[in-house]
Order: sequence, then C-alpha cells, then structure tokens
Amino acid sequence: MNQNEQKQHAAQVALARIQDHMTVGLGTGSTAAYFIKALSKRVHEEDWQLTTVATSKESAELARSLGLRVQDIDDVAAIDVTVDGADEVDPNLDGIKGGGAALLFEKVVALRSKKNIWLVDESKLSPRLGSFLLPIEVIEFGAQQVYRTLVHMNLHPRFRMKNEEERRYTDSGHQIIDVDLSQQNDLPALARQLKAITGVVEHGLFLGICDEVIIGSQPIKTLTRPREA
Ligand SMILES: O=C(CO)[C@H](O)[C@H](O)COP(=O)(O)O
Repeated sequence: MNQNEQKQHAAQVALARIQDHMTVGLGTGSTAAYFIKALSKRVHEEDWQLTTVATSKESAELARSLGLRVQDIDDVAAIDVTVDGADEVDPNLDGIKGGGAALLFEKVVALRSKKNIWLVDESKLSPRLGSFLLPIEVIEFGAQQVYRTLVHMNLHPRFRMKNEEERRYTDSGHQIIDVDLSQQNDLPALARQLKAITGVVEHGLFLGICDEVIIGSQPIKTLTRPREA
C-alpha cells in the first residue's frame, strides 16, 4: 500500500471509534481530509446526529461542503474524540504536528478532547522525534527577534514561506518558524522553553496528548497509550 492508501485505510478504520450523537474534532491535512470524507458518508448513510469542531478553515469548509454540522469550539460542551493526522510519531505516542500550519487550533482542540486519535502511514513512525522540522507559531510583531532567540538556542530556524518572497501565515494571522530538533535531547524541557518565549504562540510538539495511533498498513496496526493508574 502506498502512503495515500494507508492514510485512507487508517481513516476508514477510525470510523469504528465514532458513534451517533458524538462531538468529533476534525484534524487538518490530507489524512484528516480522508477521515472527514469517510465520516460524512457514514453520517449520511446512518442518519447520525453528529456535531464536529474543525481545526482549520480548510477542514471546516470541507466538512460543511459534505453536509457535516460544524460548530464553533466555544459552542460545544465537550469534544468526545478528535481524529487528526501527524507529521512524525514516536513509540511513546508523542509527535510533531503543524506541517499544514494548523498546529495552534489542532492543539487547542486536542487538549479539550476526551480522546485523541492520530491516523498515519508507516513513513510517519520514528524511533525518536526530529526527522521532521518542528513548527513554531509566532506573532508577526517581533518575529525576527524570536528567530534570533531560536538561533541562539541552536535550533537552526527558518521562516516557513508561501513562495519565494512571502512568508506563510496561519489561520490566526501568525507566522511559522520551523526548527531542527536533531541536536535536542530533552524535548519536554525544550517544549517548556519554547512556550516561555514571548511572541511564541504555540509549538508543534504534542507530548502526552495522543491516545491512539492508527497506522494504515496492511494489516492495520494500532499503538495505544497505557491508561494512567
Ligand atoms: O499537523 C498537521 C497540520 O497542521 C497534519 O496533521 C500533518 O501535517 C499531517 O498531514 P498529512 O495528513 O497531510 O500528512
């Protein structure tokens, strides 16, 4: 199975975790899009009363175009489960997200969800996080100053570009600086350091957030986080 087939396969398997009347968080990216399409089909076939919350304008538009009910996160009492993709996942179910520049909304939704499921193809699995550049979302004002701080932290930053001249902006009007984790040994400490930089809004390290990873290989594989006692 190629990567897209694995993403589609994982999306199909994730449907078994969804029930009528749930509030479902919708991730962003190509894998999340496969899930949104599969979910809308199931909702129409079964005549489910489902509510969704989207993690980007792109996913909200796709979901609405397919007839799903999309609510503002502030208008739902709870999110039962969020299904998203990921850029890199390690054996502890920690991961890097934000390749699609939606990390801020993705983290807001994930942290308000009772359960988080990531759908990946095998290429996203890694024994140690760091092959994918870590996205850091920064406000525009003083972005160059934050960039300098990241240089001093030995993170080899680079602004994400939309094209040769223009920087990439997120749905919230922020910029993205991608950094290199290959020299970093203590990711929880780095996550704390990054959050403490004024001007940084969020980073794409999702540590201790994901409950289940569905790998769309044939046969399907899943990784689950052991429940804390
Ligand atoms: O974090 C994300 C968007 O911000 C995506 O989940 C991640 O980039 C994976 O994307 P894809 O499913 O297209 O491989």
